[in-house]
Order: sequence, then structure tokens, then C-alpha cells
Amino acid sequence: MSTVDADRPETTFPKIVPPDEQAHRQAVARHAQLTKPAGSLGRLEELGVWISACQGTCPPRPFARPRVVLFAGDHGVAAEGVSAYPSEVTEQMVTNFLTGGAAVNVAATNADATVRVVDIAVATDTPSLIAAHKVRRSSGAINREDALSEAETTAAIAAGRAIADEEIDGGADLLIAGDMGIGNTTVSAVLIAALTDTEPVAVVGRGTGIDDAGWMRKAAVIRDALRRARPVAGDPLALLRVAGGADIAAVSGFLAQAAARRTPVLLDGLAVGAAALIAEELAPNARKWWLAGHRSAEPAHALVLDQLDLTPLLDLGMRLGEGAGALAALPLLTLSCRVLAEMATFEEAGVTGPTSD
Ligand SMILES: O=C(O)c1ccc[n+]([C@@H]2O[C@H](COP(=O)([O-])O)[C@@H](O)[C@H]2O)c1
Ligand SMILES: Cc1cc2nc[nH]c2cc1C
Repeated sequence: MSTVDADRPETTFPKIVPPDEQAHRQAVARHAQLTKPAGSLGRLEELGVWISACQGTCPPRPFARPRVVLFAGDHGVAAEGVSAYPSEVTEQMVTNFLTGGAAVNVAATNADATVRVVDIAVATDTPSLIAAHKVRRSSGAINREDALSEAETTAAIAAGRAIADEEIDGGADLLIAGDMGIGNTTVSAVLIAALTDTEPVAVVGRGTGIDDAGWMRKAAVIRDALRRARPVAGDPLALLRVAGGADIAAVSGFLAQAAARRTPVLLDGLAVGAAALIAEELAPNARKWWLAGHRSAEPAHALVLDQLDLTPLLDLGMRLGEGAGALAALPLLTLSCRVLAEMATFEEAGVTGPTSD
């Protein structure tokens, strides 16, 4: 149950209006007229129908400005030996994103999308161009202290909302949240276990590729953090404060605001999934505006998809974050739009339609 505090309007979202039913029906009807056996494009047909409903028009327009916002933040738990890489990699990868050398840059170019990097809680200082929304340096080590103060939690959600607004006002018509932060699979696993009432052992994954000894340490950290998280699991803001982080809070504000602004979102992997569970608590039915780009190799990600009732488009064993899994799926969305917009109907092509009975 969500317990949003009316005294903190930054964390109170308007009622989410689902995608347009009439455009949905028009797209289903148009699919039946296109020169192919009924239903033969399988899931691609559903995708086009969903985009039509999100845009409120059929045929849908191909996305003019698909946009990735990459939220970077460090986590105190990284010092507990829960990752295969040290925390300085977060800052180093931020530089790599800015110079175009990361997987997200390649995947964005491949899908005709653009990338914005945001420092929400990187442990060190980053260029001021990306630090305007910075909430703090690293979130707290959630196995022994709160991740954030109450004011920081609100500020991070408000930052995610403001960034979604900036992007939508700037013309973005499809949003993707990406994440970068050493240690964030530990934090995400705790949030997901708390929100799905799951035992720690079922959510401990290999993250960046931790070895068996590291896996044991990670399991212990997740167990300790869950002891702190479970008592507040019914209150999404308290949960973010106690066992989340500024980056995850910002992504949850971003995802909820996208839905409030009727803008479709392609979800990525584990950290974005944890944020999506929180966003659905903050803004019930926001999930109607989201599609799952892929299923991550992390075990806890399947719990997210189940809880949100989302079927992933791809299952490639990816476990990168950065928004890369969502970007891998984006060309399928583009194709589904083009099918509805560009295929000939039976009548136009002079092809005999299905035999009616
Ligand atoms: O999104 C995923 O499913 C995913 C799975 C494993 C790792 N990651 C990325 O790797 C980092 C977290 O891994 P770790 O092992 O440091 O917790 C962080 O930068 C994530 O974006 C992401
Ligand atoms: C190199 C590297 C790149 C990443 N991208 C997202 N998480 C990451 C973690 C590491 C370690």
C-alpha cells in the first residue's frame, strides 16, 4: 500500500490515465486489414497496437526522439566486497559514456536514440554539465545505515520527475532509463525482495560477475539490509530512504512522471526494474505506459516482471544495465510502427482477404 504524504507534493503523482482505448481498437482493426494472415506478426502486432494506444493515433508515428537518460550513482555497500569491480568504475564509466565508448552509446546509435548522462549520486565530482541534479555523493551502506535522508529521498524523486519533464518538453516521445553504479545489484535485490516478499537467497545474483566468495558476502549484506528494509516495505518513500539510493529514487520519479505525462517507456534491467516496482506504488497503473525491453540474467528481475505483469521482448542473457537491453529491443518497436503505417491493405494491394464463414 502506498502512503504518499500530501505535505510532500513532489512525491504525489496524479491519477494515471491508461493509453487510449479507441486508438487501440483502431490498430487492432487495421492489423486485420493488412496483407498477412491474421495474427501472423505475433507479438509485433501487439507492440504496434500498444504504441498506437500510447500516442492516441493509428497508425502510430515512428518515434521522433527516443531518449535514454542514464542515471549514475554510487552505493556504500560497494565497500563490502559485493561487486566484481571497485566503485571508481562508476565515475570512469561516466567519462566513457560522455566520450561515446560504452555499449549504451553503440546501442543508442544503432537504434537512432540519443543519450543523456545524469550524475545523481556519484561518489566523486563530475562535470557540472551532468551534475545539476546531484543529490549527494554516494548513497549510504544499506546493510548498516539509511541510504538517504528523508529530504534527499524527496529531492531524488523530484529530480527524476524534473528530468522526465525536461525530456518530454524537449520532444522525447519514448523514454528509456539506464543505470550505472557499482553495487547497485545488491541494492536492487534488497528492494525487490522487500516489495515481492521474497527470501534473500532467491534474489542474490552475480551482478558484474562476482565469484563464489563474493556471492556469499553479497548474500549476507542483502540479508542484513532486508532486516532493515522489511519493516518499511509498505511505504515506498521510507523503503527508498532506508534501503534504496538516490539513483533508484530518481529513476522511480522519472518512470512515474513519464506515465503521468502519457509518454511510453521501454524498461531495462535490474535497477530500473527495482525503480519500476517503487514507481508503480507511487503512481498505480504507471506500468500501463511501460514495456519490458528484456529480461536480465539477474534472478530478481523475473520477480519484477511477474509483479508488474510485463512480458519481456528479449531474453538474451544480458546483465549490463546502462539501458542497453531496452535499446536492443527498440528497433522492434520501430518495426511494429512501420508495419501499421506502411504495409498495404488487402484492398489496396488487390489481395484476397481471409475466407469468411
Ligand atoms: O541491469 C542489469 O540487469 C544488471 C545486471 C548486472 C550488472 N549490472 C550493472 O553492473 C553494475 C552493478 O553490478 P554490481 O555487481 O556492481 O552490483 C551497475 O552499473 C549495473 O548497471 C546491471
Ligand atoms: C565496466 C563496467 C561497465 C558497466 N556498465 C554498467 N555497469 C557496468 C559495470 C562495469 C564494471
